[in-house]
Amino acid sequence: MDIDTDYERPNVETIKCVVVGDNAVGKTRLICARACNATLTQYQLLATHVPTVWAIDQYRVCQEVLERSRDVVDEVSVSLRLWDTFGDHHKDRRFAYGRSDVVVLCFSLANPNSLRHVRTMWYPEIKHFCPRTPIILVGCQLDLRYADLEAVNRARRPLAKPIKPTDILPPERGHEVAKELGIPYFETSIVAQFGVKDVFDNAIRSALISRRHLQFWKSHLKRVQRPLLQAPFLPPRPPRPVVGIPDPPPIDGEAPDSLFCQSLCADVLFLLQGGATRVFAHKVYLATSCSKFYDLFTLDLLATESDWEGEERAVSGEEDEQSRRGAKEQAGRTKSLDIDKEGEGGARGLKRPPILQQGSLRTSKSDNALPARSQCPLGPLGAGRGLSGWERGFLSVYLEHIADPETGRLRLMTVVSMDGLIQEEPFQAVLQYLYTGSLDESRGDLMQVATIAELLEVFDLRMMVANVLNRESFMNQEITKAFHVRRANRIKECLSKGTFADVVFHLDDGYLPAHKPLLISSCDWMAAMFRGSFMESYIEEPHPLSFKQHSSSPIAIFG
Ligand SMILES: Nc1nc2c(ncn2[C@@H]2O[C@H](COP(=O)(O)OP(=O)(O)OP(=O)(O)O)[C@@H](O)[C@H]2O)c(=O)[nH]1
Repeated sequence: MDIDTDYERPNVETIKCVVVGDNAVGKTRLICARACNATLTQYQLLATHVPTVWAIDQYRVCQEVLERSRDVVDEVSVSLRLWDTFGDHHKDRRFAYGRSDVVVLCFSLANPNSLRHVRTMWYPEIKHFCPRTPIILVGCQLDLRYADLEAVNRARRPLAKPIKPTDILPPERGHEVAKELGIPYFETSIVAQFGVKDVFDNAIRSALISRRHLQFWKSHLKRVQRPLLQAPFLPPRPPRPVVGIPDPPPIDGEAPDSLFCQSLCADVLFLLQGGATRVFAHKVYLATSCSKFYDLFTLDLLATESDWEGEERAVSGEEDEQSRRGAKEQAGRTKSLDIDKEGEGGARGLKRPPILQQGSLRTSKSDNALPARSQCPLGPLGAGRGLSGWERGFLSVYLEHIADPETGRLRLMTVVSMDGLIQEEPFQAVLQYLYTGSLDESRGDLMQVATIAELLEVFDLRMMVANVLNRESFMNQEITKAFHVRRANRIKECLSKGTFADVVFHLDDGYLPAHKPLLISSCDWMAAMFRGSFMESYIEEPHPLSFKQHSSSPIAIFG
């Protein structure tokens, strides 16, 4: 079958559809999509534009194109002849407009100028050459409205002008112009294969309605509808959001090591040398490896003076008994420590900064008196007490909001002020033992470490030092093993009672108190949650005066 026979077939309406619009708005691609069923790869579409005109001769030479020109719209058989044109404003398109049945006027949805030219140039030109021909307005390249423009621009480089987000036209802009000109409006995308049929079916309808006015005797045109509204475009699904859980910083060595002397989730601050040195720590590690710290952190800082005195009497009774036992226990070891006393601090006659020596700190017994509550440092929150009569080495304890050095946020901490003679480095060595159960045996200040260990009644550590000095370090492994067993049991006890809990998990069937330092040092997920940017890492703690065990700790809610 050739082109002429279509014209001769009864009841087949041949429609000449002229496609016009600015350069590179997508006219040829739109025509090819309809006439040749051309589908293009993203690469072909993004390739630099070469001005083209689709040849009308295709209907004569290509059987497939001719077949595809035939269609049935509203029960009317039609043969659609598409005429491509140059986008160049100055070229003469008179030959194309002649005897046209409908004009498809295109602009690009990524090019506001092309829409402006619809009003200023194309519409007047069409009205000049074919005043009675119906017009359809088409916004091409709809996919660019939802595309990743950076990726598109990268692919179109270097010759094409980059598309800016502000270039993308919303549907309202096209509708406004169409309304103003009194013509139907459609949007298309060749990439998304959207709207091609809508455009040409409705172009055919416009042409047939216009023809029905002139050829009123053609009864088969009766059922032709006016152009229909286009169904909205369903944008492609956005890519799944990338949920980035920050990687916790690598944990070096044994788990509690990673928190040793770190301020992350710290709840105790030790002030050494009159506050010149600050050391952060975690109650749960200290209290489960040292009963002195357990006693300290379970003191009621809000107790009245009379409560306090009664408590103190009870404590001193117990203390007498303990010191008698302790003295016995240590008798065997004290000798070994004394042997080396000279070697450590024994450079007689040399002027040295005051350092801690055994017996250089006041004892509770020698002071034999507690300061009046009014004289004690209660801290800015009014919750605290003096400790100079409580135990050697300690001056005071109180609650205060301290700026977390990691986050800068204020956190409620227990501040423990230590005797000025306690030096930072040996004190840290003792804390390290309380976190890890191990001792750096090559330290030069082992005697000071032993003295602080004795002060804090960490007799195992004192024994470790003695073993090193007696060249019996091999025995220390057993001490470390026993340390871990003992601490594991105490941690279990704290977990079951919720002692020192600083977070509460709200579960379906109740609340579960827990300890951030323990969670962080044994689970990467918990570490990410409490040290990262999640809200759990900075939920504000309530007023300190309502602070009782875990009842007022921040709550982590798990759904
Ligand atoms: N993303 C996208 N690009 C398109 C679409 N249609 C056309 N293009 C691209 O737009 C550029 C111009 O397309 P053409 O169809 O050649 O434009 P034209 O209006 O015929 O241009 P002239 O021949 O110069 O008048 C080409 O690089 C096409 O690949 C579309 O629907 N989506």
